[in-house]
Amino acid sequence: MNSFQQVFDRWQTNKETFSSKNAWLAAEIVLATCMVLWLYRYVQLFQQVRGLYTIHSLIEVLEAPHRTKIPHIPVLIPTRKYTLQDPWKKYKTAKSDLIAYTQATTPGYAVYSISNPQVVQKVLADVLSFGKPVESMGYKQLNVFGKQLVSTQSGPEHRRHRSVVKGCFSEEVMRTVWDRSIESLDTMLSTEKVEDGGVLEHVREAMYKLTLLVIGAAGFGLKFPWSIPTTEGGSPYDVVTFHEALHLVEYHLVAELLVPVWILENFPLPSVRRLGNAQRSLRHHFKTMIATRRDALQAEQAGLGPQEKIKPPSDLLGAIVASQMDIEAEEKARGGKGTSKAGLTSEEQMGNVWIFIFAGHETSGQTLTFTLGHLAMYPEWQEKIFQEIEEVCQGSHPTYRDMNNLPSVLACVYETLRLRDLISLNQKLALKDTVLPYTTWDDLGQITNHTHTIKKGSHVLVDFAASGQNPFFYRDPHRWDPSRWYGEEGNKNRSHLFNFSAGPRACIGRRFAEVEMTAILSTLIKKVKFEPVRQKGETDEQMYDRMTQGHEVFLLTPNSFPLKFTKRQGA
Ligand code: HEM
Repeated sequence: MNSFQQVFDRWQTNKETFSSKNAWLAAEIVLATCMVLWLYRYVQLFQQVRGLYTIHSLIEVLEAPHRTKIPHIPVLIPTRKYTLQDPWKKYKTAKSDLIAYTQATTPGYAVYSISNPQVVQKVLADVLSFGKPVESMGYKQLNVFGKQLVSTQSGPEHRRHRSVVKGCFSEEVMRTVWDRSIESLDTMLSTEKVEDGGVLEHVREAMYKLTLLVIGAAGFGLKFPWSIPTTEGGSPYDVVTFHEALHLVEYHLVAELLVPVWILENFPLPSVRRLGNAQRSLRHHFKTMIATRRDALQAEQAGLGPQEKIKPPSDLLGAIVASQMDIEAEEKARGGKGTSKAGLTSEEQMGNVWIFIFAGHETSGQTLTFTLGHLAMYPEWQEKIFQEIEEVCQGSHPTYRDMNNLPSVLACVYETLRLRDLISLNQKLALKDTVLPYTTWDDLGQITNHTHTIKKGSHVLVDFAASGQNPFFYRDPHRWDPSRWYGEEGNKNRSHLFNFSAGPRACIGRRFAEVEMTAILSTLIKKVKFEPVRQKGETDEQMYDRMTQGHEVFLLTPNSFPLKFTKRQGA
């Protein structure tokens, strides 16, 4: 019996050793296969970008929303080579307007960036060849409240979302945008007590609030207060007010978008728990807004005859909610069968409410701040705008009807966007193999034209910022000079103005932003002159940088600075 037991035990030990050896062997084979596959794909990637100036990196840098936090590790992660502070620098080094990037962590596809305005135009127009990499982190993170227009794929999905809101940008609505912008500016001047002159301390924060007031009033029928009260404490069960929740989510956007809400809500630090609370609260507020608007629309419909339909709402919230009601009515008429291809789901409604509030004020708030910073450093342009207003409005305040006769305001805005593009890079996905033209040049500036085949699945970064500073298209490109937006030169430059993107995926809010910014800047300049407030011991150059530079957060964000206002005579 004993000897039988011994034989059995030895067999058992051998079996275990044998099976654990086998497990190791299997793991080694899997690992080796993965390595070979990775190497094979990586070599293929190198072949794809052959002939182009290429920047190699161990990990994804250029497309990462947190790129400014990634450390520079020479050779392995050359973060500094990607800097957006001087967007043209890398193309200047490459002597090429097309650059390739390989990333060891994503050997499956090559990344390219383009900075030739003519090629940019071609890529933006061709949605059959270039879609959106909607699965990338950059776009996915915007879906924090649900899928929305910006992150839809080009084609039927994009058209479905866009058709819901396209009626909200009519001329009639633009007149409202102008009026709400003036009212909001007046609120800012009186609450900050600078209408008769004085110092507006935090211009960037003031511009964010101002543009939030405008999109809130013009798009959502919301009246935000200028002073945002804060509720103390960090209980995850408190519902903070709408504007406070929005304020918190926006000011901590990267954390809100990258860290799941349940982690935020259960984090040991109360300040972090508060961010989770804000996101949950915002969701609650969006739901309430949608439900309240729906009740109002349903009540309106109930007051009409059976064959009558309510007028399509022209505000964004109304349009988003009504689209869902139309679908339900359509499905009811069909006996509740089938799913409609139009309208938005409940999640998509929330996603779109969020994106229109977010994209509808961050972008113009930042652009206004950058423009005010530049105008403070170039008082002659404030004077030019003022003289234009005096000539056109004959001493009165500008109105929406005057907008087309005040070209200097938008010239200053376009020039600021050209040098300080907040979006900077626009990601595209090659949907098929496509040939891209590009140019290289030698030390004497002699240009040679080439083409390169971009393989299906590659990412193409449309470098709006570098394209706006391409010296082959813009004279003295680093100089802030709004005069380049007049006459023939202006027409040519306007055809290459990509800061609002172009083609079918162009910014739907461009006119909204232009009307809002013209109303605010022209009315402000009619009332006051403004100048920078010099810090102790600061040189002219340091002050210029402080007033006009920004840093990259999620978007290129301007520095915050104070402005000294002096009331104009008779204003
Ligand atoms: C200075 C102000 C603005 C700038 C520079 C700007 C820029 C842009 C850019 C570059 C895009 C393309 C993004 C992409 O393809 O991923 C875009 C799209 C978009 N923008 Fe704006 N924008 C501004 C103001 C606004 C405003 C005021 C609104 C809303 C009222 C808005 C709403 C949107 C939406 C919804 C899209 C997605 C459009 C689509 O894909 O069909 N934007 N914007």
